[in-house]
Amino acid sequence: MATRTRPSSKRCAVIGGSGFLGRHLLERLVDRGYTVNVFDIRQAYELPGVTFHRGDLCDRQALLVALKEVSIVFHCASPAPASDDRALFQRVNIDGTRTVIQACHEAGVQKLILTSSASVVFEGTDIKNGREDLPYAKKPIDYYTETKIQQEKLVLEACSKEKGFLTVAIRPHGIFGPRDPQLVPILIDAARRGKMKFIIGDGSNLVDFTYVENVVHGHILAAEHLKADSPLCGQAYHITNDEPVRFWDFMSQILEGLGYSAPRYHLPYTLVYGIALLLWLIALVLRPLIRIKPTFSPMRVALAGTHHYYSCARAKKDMGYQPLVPLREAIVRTVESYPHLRKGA
Ligand SMILES: NC(=O)C1=CN([C@@H]2O[C@H](COP(=O)(O)OP(=O)(O)OC[C@H]3O[C@@H](n4cnc5c(N)ncnc54)[C@H](O)[C@@H]3O)[C@@H](O)[C@H]2O)C=CC1
Ligand SMILES: CC(C)CCC[C@@H](C)[C@H]1CC[C@H]2C3=C(CC[C@]12C)[C@@]1(C)CCC(=O)C[C@@H]1CC3
Repeated sequence: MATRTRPSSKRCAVIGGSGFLGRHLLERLVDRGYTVNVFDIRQAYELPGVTFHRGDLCDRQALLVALKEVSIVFHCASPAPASDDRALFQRVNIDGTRTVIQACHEAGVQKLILTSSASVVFEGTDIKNGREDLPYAKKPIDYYTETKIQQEKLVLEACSKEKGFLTVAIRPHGIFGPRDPQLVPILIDAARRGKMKFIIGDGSNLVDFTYVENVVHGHILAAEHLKADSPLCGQAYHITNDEPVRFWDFMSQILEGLGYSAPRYHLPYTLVYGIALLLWLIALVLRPLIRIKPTFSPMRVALAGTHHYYSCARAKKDMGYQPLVPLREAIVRTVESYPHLRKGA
């Protein structure tokens, strides 16, 4: 059991701090005068003023060391959605989150801010200006989403004013920006392999893509507004750029910004989804023999061919959230940050 010294309200821990969002978050926290402990299974960099603790969040003892004298914990660790590994998602996102909550109790942590996902309500069909009161997806589109739902429920149910342990969940959508290992690299990889010639559907579907600095801003506001008498306790909040954009326009701007051609030819959504589902089933059957990862998974096709954008009115009202970086500027900064992915580089 960790010794319970009174934690400083400016001492926090970022679980998953070696990752894309986690690192941006802790850089901002350091700027704002917080003392930060990072807890992650890997150490990706070094930063003055930041103490690294390498460990698996399923290991309570290892966590307790990193949470000593910490008052705020940001939990933004998860296996990558593309790993599609059910057992891993269950172990890290569900069992591991239980362990995080338990360790927070033992260490005397006062606030837990979870990075959830707006996808917890997404079932592969249109969502337009979705609010936080939409029901959780009954048929989540993949294991990642299935376990993010359970994870969010665990964290929000753990909120207890009586115990002095307050929790809140931030639901970002389509995070992008410098150092993102997913969106831009996967898109450019597909383009380099000649797979970005087609638009799935008529191309009019609107989607939220959220610049990482805005997501960070939402997390810090949530931590600073989370108090026993605030409406944030035990609630979920969408954090977006508040500028829904056509999915294919956004992809085209990134592609053209990096010197690639934008997709031009249209394919019917149901046809592409059907093929993606078939390939996914084949990959599942062949998994014991060979591991195949189709670029167009059913999840990606659903995300690319439907409307899914969310209202962040609740975050504006309860914590004064406003995106700091507009979409146009965010795309410019992102494109400039990937010189190595430029065509011909
Ligand atoms: N990238 C996106 O578009 C979105 C991400 N999210 C959520 O945001 C959070 C952060 O995502 P990203 O920064 O994009 O992912 P990332 O993959 O860059 O970072 C995740 C970090 O978690 C760490 N991690 C994984 N398993 C761990 C374990 N067992 N113990 C300790 N650390 C572990 C990884 O090493 C990695 O550094 C995740 O919870 C994700 O579900 C939510 C909505 C959208
Ligand atoms: C090959 C192309 C059709 C698509 C390339 C871009 C995609 C890799 C991304 C487009 C929307 C993104 C997205 C996520 C990951 C990357 C994309 C699929 C998430 C699944 C990440 C985790 C979440 O919580 C939800 C995100 C929704 C959007």
